[in-house]
Formats: sequence, structure tokens, C-alpha cells
Amino acid sequence: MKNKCCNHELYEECGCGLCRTRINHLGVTLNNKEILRDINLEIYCGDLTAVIGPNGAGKTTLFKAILGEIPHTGTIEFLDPKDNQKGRPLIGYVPQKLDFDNSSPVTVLDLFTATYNRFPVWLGSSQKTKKRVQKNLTLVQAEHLLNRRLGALSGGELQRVLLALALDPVPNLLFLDEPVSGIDQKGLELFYDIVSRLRQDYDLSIILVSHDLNLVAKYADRVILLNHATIECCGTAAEIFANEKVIKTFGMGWTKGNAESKRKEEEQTNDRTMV
Ligand SMILES: Nc1ncnc2c1ncn2[C@@H]1O[C@H](COP(=O)(O)OP(=O)(O)OP(=O)(O)O)[C@@H](O)[C@H]1O
Repeated sequence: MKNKCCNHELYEECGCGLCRTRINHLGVTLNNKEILRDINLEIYCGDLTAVIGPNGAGKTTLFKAILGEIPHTGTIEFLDPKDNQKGRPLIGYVPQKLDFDNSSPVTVLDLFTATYNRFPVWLGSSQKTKKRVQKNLTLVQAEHLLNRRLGALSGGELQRVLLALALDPVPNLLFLDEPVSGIDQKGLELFYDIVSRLRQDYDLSIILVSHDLNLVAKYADRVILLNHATIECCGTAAEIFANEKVIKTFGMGWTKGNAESKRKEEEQTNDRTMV
């Protein structure tokens, strides 16, 4: 069955609307436990898809499977009709958290240098590397953090640095696993404003796992509810937050209010488009 998230009409205004990552019948079983089953998704360029679901629904497992970190059944392919290419997508990943020693002297520049080059970081960074890092940090409003120690960054700053790292080279698919702690509301909003702008500038396909339904309602083109090991429903934010299954999962009060304001916002956008 073709589900709504594969409906081409939803993507008419997104990027070229043709490049896409296709996930077919993806399933994951770990230690004899079925964690994901029959996941089918198409993610087009310029499209920000938010994955929501209760704790333990399998959101991180979905990321890990697509990244190839854990075994899965089904297929994942990137299709670029412009030059007829077909293959595995190039994926950029911003993890939920980064485990490192906070007291380590490693700086942001060291982190990038170690990623871009094969030689040891203690040999220093060339001017060429420094320029490349500066350019990438500027994209995420973090150019002033070049020589800052990683351990001295705030949660929001670290998240933006990791985003800059994930954008070079520009990926076919960008994964954002929202941190559950360590970033204040202002930091989160700045992060999503930057993501939203980059999505337009680079025509990025983005999958975002988020626990903040207000941010999802504000930024996502499409929302997917992952529950009971599979996709229970998907659609625009207004559709999803009015959906019975979502209301049952997250509670009546929140979703009804948001569905209503999102519906009004979409109506206003449609009115403006028609004028
Ligand atoms: N190696 C494993 N073996 C068995 N079960 C696992 C394994 N890894 C994860 N699980 C289980 O798979 C389910 C999904 O976990 P996952 O971390 O993907 O959920 P999530 O939706 O990302 O949760 P959260 O919102 O809390 O981050 C959980 O019940 C978890 O206990």
C-alpha cells in the first residue's frame, strides 16, 4: 500500500522535488526483539521530516539502521534523476550527544582538522584547513568558536559545531537527533532557524527526531509518528496533530491547540499563494 508520505503532491514546492532517499520495507531485530518493522519512507530534497514517538518507539534505532551501524532488512537508496544516479545516500549526522572528556584540551579546530586530514592533529592545521573550518562554522553562526575547547562549549554551541561538521561534504540526507537535555529553548530555536535556512540554501533532505512538539509544529514540512515498531501515521503537521493516534500518544490538550493554530497558519499561507 502506498502511504500518504509517498504522495508526490506534498513535495511539489520542495527543491527540485525529484532527488530523494527511498527506504523500502526496513526492519530491525536485535537480540530476538523486533524493534522496527516494514518502515517505508521517501524523503525529497528540501524536505524537513520530523519523526516523533514515545520513549522506546525506535527513533534512534531507525537512524542507526539507516546509517548502517546496525543490521537491518529492506533497502535504502538515493535516487538522483538529474544524472540518473542510484546508490547509497551520503548521510550527515548530528547525534543526540557526544561523549568526550570535558577537561580535554581538544579545540573545535582540532576536531575539524582530525576529521579532514589523515595526519596527527599535533602537527597543527594548515591555512587551507583553517579557512575551510571558518567557512563551515560561519554557516552555523559559530565562527567565533574556532579556537574554543570542546569542553568549554555550551550545549547549543556544541550542537551547531556538530551541524557544521555534518555539512561538509553537503550530504544527500541530514539526520538531526535532538538532544533531550543541555540546550535551552533559545539555543534550540537558533539551531532550528539555522537548519531551516540551510535546508533552503542547500536543498537539503532532513530527518529530525524531536521530543519538542512545538518546534516540530513550527519547522517540519511533514511529521511521522513512530509507534509500536512501525510508522503509525504521517502527514503535514496540521494533519498529524489532529490525528487520533497522535492525540492518544501525546495527550489531547497539546495536540488540539497546535493542530488548530497550524491549520490556520496553513490556510493563511494558501490564501496568500492564491492571491
Ligand atoms: N541491542 C538491543 N537489544 C535489544 N533491544 C534493544 C537494543 N537496542 C535498543 N533496544 C530497544 O529498542 C527499543 C527502541 O529503542 P530506541 O533507543 O531506538 O528508542 P527511541 O524511540 O529512540 O527512544 P527515546 O525517545 O527514549 O530516545 C527500546 O525498547 C530499546 O530498549
